[in-house]
Amino acid sequence: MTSTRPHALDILCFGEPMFEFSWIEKDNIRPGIGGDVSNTAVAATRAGAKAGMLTHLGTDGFGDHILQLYSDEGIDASRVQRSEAAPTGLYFIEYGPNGHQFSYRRAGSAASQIGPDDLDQRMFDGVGVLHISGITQAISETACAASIRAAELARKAGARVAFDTNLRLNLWTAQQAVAAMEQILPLVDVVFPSIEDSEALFGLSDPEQICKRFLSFGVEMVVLTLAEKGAIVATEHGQHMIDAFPANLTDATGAGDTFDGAFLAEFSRSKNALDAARFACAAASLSVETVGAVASIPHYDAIQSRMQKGEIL
Ligand SMILES: Nc1ncnc2c1ncn2[C@@H]1O[C@H](COP(=O)(O)OP(=O)(O)O)[C@@H](O)[C@H]1O
Ligand SMILES: O=C(O)C(=O)C[C@H](O)[C@H](O)COP(=O)(O)O
Repeated sequence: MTSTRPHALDILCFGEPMFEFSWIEKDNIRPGIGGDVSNTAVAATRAGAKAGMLTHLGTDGFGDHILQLYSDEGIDASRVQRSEAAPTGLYFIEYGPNGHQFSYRRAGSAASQIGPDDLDQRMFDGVGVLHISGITQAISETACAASIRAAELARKAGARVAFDTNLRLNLWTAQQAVAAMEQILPLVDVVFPSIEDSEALFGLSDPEQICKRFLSFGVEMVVLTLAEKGAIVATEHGQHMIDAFPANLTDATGAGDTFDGAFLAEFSRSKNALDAARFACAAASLSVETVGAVASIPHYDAIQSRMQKGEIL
């Protein structure tokens, strides 16, 4: 007998969405919505998967706009709670010669107050992949403990666990991040590090060494992103390079989040990691061509079109 699950999801993203203010130029600050795993939920949905968010938001207007985004995008928000006691997190993006810089107003936010007791086994019923990040761990000690609990409950429910290292040195130190990662990686199936994060975390810049280091934690698959060079998929059986698609670089905010969402969407469908990485490189190449995190996340048809043409549209 088969059972119908109430909220069957390909991908459940756990972390903090934030309301975004983007400094475009004087007198032009553009509102938006960001937060790494929230961007990943949008990317996975636009890439054709059924995705959901697990988080807490304040009862403020910022939280209303985030929920409106989830409703507009078709993202499952049945695991999003509103908190009377704490606000929704905010952040400000400025663009300079070295790319984008983030300033946060998120200490004490509703999402950062999530702890292990806020999670229960039923939240993971029918979930294919739980996606968490280093930012989910960094926002507070309780959220860090909740990340471990979420990974344990997800595995118990038969889900896979994905993790993006997303190191943010304005939230914690590299040493703190390594200590927290060492706890979660043994529960992780797919890890998404970047070259930049790997250098800061482990002092490693050689892709082969980085992949080996992450595999040594017992992770089944490493998907290392290499910015304009593409990505490497590594398992204990070997490493495969996937080239980036050429792109007109405008703003790389959210490229990694888009990559993760597109990868997980395609991997959920095809179960083929190399196809998923190629699809994700196509999606991420589109995302770097437009300013903003969410506005730049492409839909399935645009990703397919870039894959077929392999060129700038
Ligand atoms: N200039 C670029 N041209 C084409 N694709 C890019 C470019 N920059 C990033 N990408 C794509 O985005 C992915 C993630 O970028 P990366 O900078 O490695 O991650 P993060 O945003 O997490 O730092 C890369 O694997 C690549 O597919
Ligand atoms: O820093 C945080 O806490 C955020 O979540 C803000 C951003 O929305 C993502 O970080 C963008 O991530 P990238 O894909 O690495 O550009």
